[in-house]
Amino acid sequence: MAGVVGRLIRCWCRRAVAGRSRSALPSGHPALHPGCCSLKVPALQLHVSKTAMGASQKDFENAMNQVKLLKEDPGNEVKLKLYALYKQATEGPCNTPKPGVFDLINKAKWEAWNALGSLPKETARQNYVDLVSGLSSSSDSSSQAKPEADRKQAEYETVVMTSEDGITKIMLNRPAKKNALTEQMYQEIMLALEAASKDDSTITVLTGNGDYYSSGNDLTNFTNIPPEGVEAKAKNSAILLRNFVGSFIDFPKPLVAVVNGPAVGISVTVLGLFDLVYATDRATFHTPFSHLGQTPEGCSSYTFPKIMGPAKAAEMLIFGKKLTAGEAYAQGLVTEVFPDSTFQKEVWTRLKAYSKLPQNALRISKQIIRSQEKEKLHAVNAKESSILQERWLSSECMNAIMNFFSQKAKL
Ligand SMILES: CCCC/C=C/CC(=O)SCCNC(=O)CCNC(=O)[C@H](O)C(C)(C)COP(=O)(O)OP(=O)(O)OC[C@H]1O[C@@H](n2cnc3c(N)ncnc32)[C@H](O)[C@@H]1OP(=O)(O)O
Repeated sequence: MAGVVGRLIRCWCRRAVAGRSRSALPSGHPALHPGCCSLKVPALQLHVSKTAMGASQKDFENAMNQVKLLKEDPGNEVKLKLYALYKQATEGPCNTPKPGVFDLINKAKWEAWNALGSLPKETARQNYVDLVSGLSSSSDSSSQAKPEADRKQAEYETVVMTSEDGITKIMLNRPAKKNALTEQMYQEIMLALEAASKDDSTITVLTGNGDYYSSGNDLTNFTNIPPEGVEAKAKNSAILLRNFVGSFIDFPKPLVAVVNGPAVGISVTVLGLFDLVYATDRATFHTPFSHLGQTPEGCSSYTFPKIMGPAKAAEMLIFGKKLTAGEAYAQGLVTEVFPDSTFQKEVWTRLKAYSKLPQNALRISKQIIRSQEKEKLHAVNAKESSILQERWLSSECMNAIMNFFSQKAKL
């Protein structure tokens, strides 16, 4: 049936463009040129609120023009999504009777629009702009060489970002250094998250290459002191930390951690900002802040007591107790633990199924949950970052870092 509908949608698009069935398209709806996905967008009299939350009318119109420039047909599912978001943004919730069972193409269109429910016009407009932006960027990148089945979305040095099956995967790629996070890596992860938030994927995954998920902050970050001195270094690091954690707080799509091995420090604390945490039974979870003369970050001073209760949170964050995967699961930090032998296969089968769920429903559900305490999380992040700025100047912290490099002390 899907194949039939797919062929009909292609046919609808061609007929619509040829103008033979303008009636198949509501007035003002963009149409598709045959053979490619350029949309012929008639002059639109959009009466869209000027007080746009998110995308403005201009953004919306630009997005429609952008669709005309796409080099590849985005596929029927995406075209139906574009149609539905266009209708929701311009007319609001679906307001027409459901077409008859044999009127397949209009029924598919009606269902796509109706699935958006009471999504506000402004949100539909924003989602339309985001979807087109993702299509445009992947259309541009797809005009370059396609290296392999996975579409590499951008070239980074410390992470590998790929997108396939509705999933954008960001993989930490410094296995020789246990995926310790350098300043460049923080920046590249933020860039990758920004790109993932705008592409056409449904969910985003963060994982590690090699035997470690991540050993947390790269302690060499504290050794390259700029000419302005240690105070400036501490200040810049606090800004970097606040921006890095902020990108997890604000990430709009379902975010999944695939913890492929031991995790240390900030790679553990930001897990409280993910929507799912799947771990191999080889993983451990260690936040040795006091050992390092430091203090909690990643909003963990707020999220961990919420997740696991104040006593268990204190044992991790204050006293540095390392958890096994089973203990992290029992304390609510990990969603599910898998045997290492079947971890990747089980997790990716599960995630591919999740990525087929209605994209807007997933995204809106995530945003409803996160919106309850986004302001609180940003306030906690700011507080934790400013306290760490002071801690990094302390002798306790400097001694701990020197001990690590003098190989006196490993965690
Ligand atoms: C600006 C934002 C700041 C945000 C602040 C966040 C706070 C934190 O994240 S605190 C946590 C910091 N992390 C650590 O303290 C871990 C330090 N590493 C270790 O204790 C051990 O390496 C570890 C137990 C993780 C693994 O031990 P081994 O299995 O024995 O491996 P190696 O120690 O031989 O590691 C291989 C190689 O990688 C280097 N390495 C590992 N982790 C780090 C790290 N965090 N920073 C810098 N370098 C790291 C290690 O030195 C080895 O290097 P080579 O000797 O050159 O091979």
